[in-house]
Amino acid sequence: MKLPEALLRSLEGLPGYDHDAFVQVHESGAQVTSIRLNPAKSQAPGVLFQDLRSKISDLRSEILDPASRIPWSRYGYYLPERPSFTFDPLFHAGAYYVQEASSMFVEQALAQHADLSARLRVLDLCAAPGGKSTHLQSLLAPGSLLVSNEVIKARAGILSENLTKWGAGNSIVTSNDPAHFAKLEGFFDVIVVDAPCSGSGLFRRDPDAIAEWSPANVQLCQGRQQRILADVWPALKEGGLLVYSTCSYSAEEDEVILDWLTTTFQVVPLQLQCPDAGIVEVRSPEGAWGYRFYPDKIRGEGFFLAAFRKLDVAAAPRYKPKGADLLSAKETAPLEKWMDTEGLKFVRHGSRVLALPEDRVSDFSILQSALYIQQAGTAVGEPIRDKLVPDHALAMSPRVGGAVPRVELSYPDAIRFLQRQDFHIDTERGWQLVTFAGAPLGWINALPNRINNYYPREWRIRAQGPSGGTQT
Ligand SMILES: C[S@@+](CC[C@H](N)C(=O)[O-])C[C@H]1O[C@@H](n2cnc3c(N)ncnc32)[C@H](O)[C@@H]1O
Repeated sequence: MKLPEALLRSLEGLPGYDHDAFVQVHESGAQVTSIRLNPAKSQAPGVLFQDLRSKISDLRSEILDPASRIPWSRYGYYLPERPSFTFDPLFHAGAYYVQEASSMFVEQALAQHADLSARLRVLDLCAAPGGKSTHLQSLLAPGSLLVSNEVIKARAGILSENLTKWGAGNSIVTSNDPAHFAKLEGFFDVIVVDAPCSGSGLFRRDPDAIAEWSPANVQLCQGRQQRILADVWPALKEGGLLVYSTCSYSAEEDEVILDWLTTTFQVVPLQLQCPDAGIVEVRSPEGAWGYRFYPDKIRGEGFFLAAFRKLDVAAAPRYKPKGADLLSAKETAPLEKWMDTEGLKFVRHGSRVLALPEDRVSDFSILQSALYIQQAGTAVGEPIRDKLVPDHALAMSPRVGGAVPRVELSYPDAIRFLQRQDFHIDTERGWQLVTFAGAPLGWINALPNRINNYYPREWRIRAQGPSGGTQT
């Protein structure tokens, strides 16, 4: 692997940069694999991985070793090697997310500087594919709202998919330009900007990206980062928390941005306690704190993060809520056999019914007036006369009803289900939730002579397993 000379030269003298160790760790080709568990779906890692271990040989018992925990995340674990996630049904069930370890440091900014026991409104502005969003969702108190935004429409789909699998019923996915958030003055308690960047932090994992790096692109990214921050700034409330991060080593996208923020807006830079001595704390010339991750110093890839408290007084809100089309109590009653409806309100959105936390319906109305909403709450399904065609999101929700009929699948049948193939099992007729190791995978409708597979076509496993889809 040949790192760009101009990059190496530009890093000389930066805090924590050690040229030889940095080059060596890139040349070694060593890879780090890590996952983050979904606390809504796996109460304890032991439960999840005991099940996994008995069913799949890929994930080894070392997972429960304390040394496999990521020091800066409650739910993060290193894996001894990279298993075939595609052929693990629990991956598709949203029991865990495969995520680069360093980026889980976002948890420390929230744990140390936001009140996670309060019901917060949080915006993840640059959210696809959803690593930070699924993480934030696990950290927030019930009743909080997470808005996950991705401006590039083609990438918003994978974001929705990952949040649906995560069972995130308090999240709204939008696909808007950062400037569209300006109308929502003072709306959010926390804004996370995981900015598009020149990406040098991921070179070890993705050497092909090296060819796209150039000093000119670093400059271009810097301009874009400033624009994004300036555009979204009004939407943060006074006293709110801004978290800024990149996967670039370049000071132009890191410390220089912190100084620009510090001199452009009224902010208090926030210091973080670091749970690992390998994380490098930096202080920018204007006094902002930043945290650098180098792969030769910690087990993870290159990453940079900083946090600020906003002091500017937010202007008066300019939004006008659009009324939501709520279901009546009579229309809601039949849904009780499908899900735990406590504390939820049901809204018609096109042909589907969405479940939203009741205190968040007015937020939904406000957001609808300002933004393009791609997905909101939990899609329950499509009511057809007095029946419901359940949505896949309902199967993925931790609120799916305990009395809904369930059928546990063998490993080969679980893979066939996820490939959207036909399979045969003896079961009662009607809608059934199919599970693997107890975790719901989706819906089947058992008819007298066949089983209809309702796994979403666009999410199906396309690859054949190492033994024709029947890996055991
Ligand atoms: C570093 S990635 C985000 C990764 C994501 N936060 C995660 O943890 O999975 C940056 C994202 O910003 C989006 N993006 C690109 N240009 C943008 C712009 N001008 N404004 C806002 N977001 C942009 C990219 O499409 C990309 O999804």
